[in-house]
Amino acid sequence: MSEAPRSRRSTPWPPVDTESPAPHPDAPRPGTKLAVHYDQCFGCGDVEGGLHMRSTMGEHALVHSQFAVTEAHQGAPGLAHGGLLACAFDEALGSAVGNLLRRPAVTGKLETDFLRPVPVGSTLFITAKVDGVAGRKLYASAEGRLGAEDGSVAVRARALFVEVGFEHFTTHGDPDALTKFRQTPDQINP
Ligand SMILES: CCCCCCCCCCCCCCCC(=O)SCCNC(=O)CCNC(=O)[C@H](O)C(C)(C)COP(=O)(O)OP(=O)(O)OC[C@H]1O[C@@H](n2cnc3c(N)ncnc32)[C@H](O)[C@@H]1OP(=O)(O)O
Repeated sequence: MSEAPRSRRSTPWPPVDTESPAPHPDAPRPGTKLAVHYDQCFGCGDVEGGLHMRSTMGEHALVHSQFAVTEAHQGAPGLAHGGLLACAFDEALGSAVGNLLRRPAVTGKLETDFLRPVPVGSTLFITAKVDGVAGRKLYASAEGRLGAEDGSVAVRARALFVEVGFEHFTTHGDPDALTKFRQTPDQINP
C-alpha cells in the first residue's frame, strides 16, 4: 500500500512487537467471495440503510471490500458521513482478521484518517490486511480508494482487534447469538 502523506504520519504500527500473522489453514483461498458473517450486521447484512458491503479474499492475504455510498449514508449533502466510513472500515478490517485468522475477535480500537471527501454515488474500494499478532491482540490496517482499486486514497484506517471467547457474544449480547450466527450460512462455527 502507498505511503501516508508526511503531514499525517503517526506512531509506529503495530505499536507493540508482534508476530507475523500466519493465515489459518481454513482461510478462504484467493478469489473467494466472503460470506456475510451475520445477516443482521449493519456492515454486511441485509439491513435497510446498511452498508451492504461485499468482500473478496485477494492475493497476498489481502481482503478487498467495496462500499457503495448511497443517499442513506450522507453526513453533509452529497457526501458520506465519516462515522459510516469508519463503520465500513471496521467491517473490512474485521473481515480481514476473521477470515484470515479465523479467531473470534472484537474491535478494541479503531482509528481513521479521512484524506478526501467521499461522494454519494461513489464506491470505496477498501483493501485490508492483518499486520501482526501479539497474543490476543490482532492488528490490522486498510486503505480505501475512490472509484477503483487504483483510485485516489480517500480514507486510511488501522485497528486493534482483541480475540474473545464465543461467550463474549452470548453473555453480553444475545444468549442465542451462536444459533443466529449459524443461521447465516457459512458463518462463525464455534
Ligand atoms: C471464528 C471464524 C470467523 C469467520 C469469519 C468471520 C468474519 C467476521 C467479520 C466481522 C466483521 C465485523 C467487524 C465489526 C466488529 C465490531 O465492531 S465488534 C463491536 C465493537 N467492539 C466492542 O464492542 C468491544 C467492547 N470491548 C470489550 O468487550 C473489551 O474491552 C475487549 C475489547 C474484549 C477487551 O477486554 P478484555 O477481554 O477484558 O481484555 P483486556 O485485558 O482489557 O485487553 C486485552 C489487551 O488489549 C489491549 N486493549 C484493549 N483495548 C484497547 C484499546 N482500546 N487500546 C489499546 N489497547 C487495548 C489491552 O491493553 C490488553 O493488552 P495486554 O495487557 O494484553 O498487553
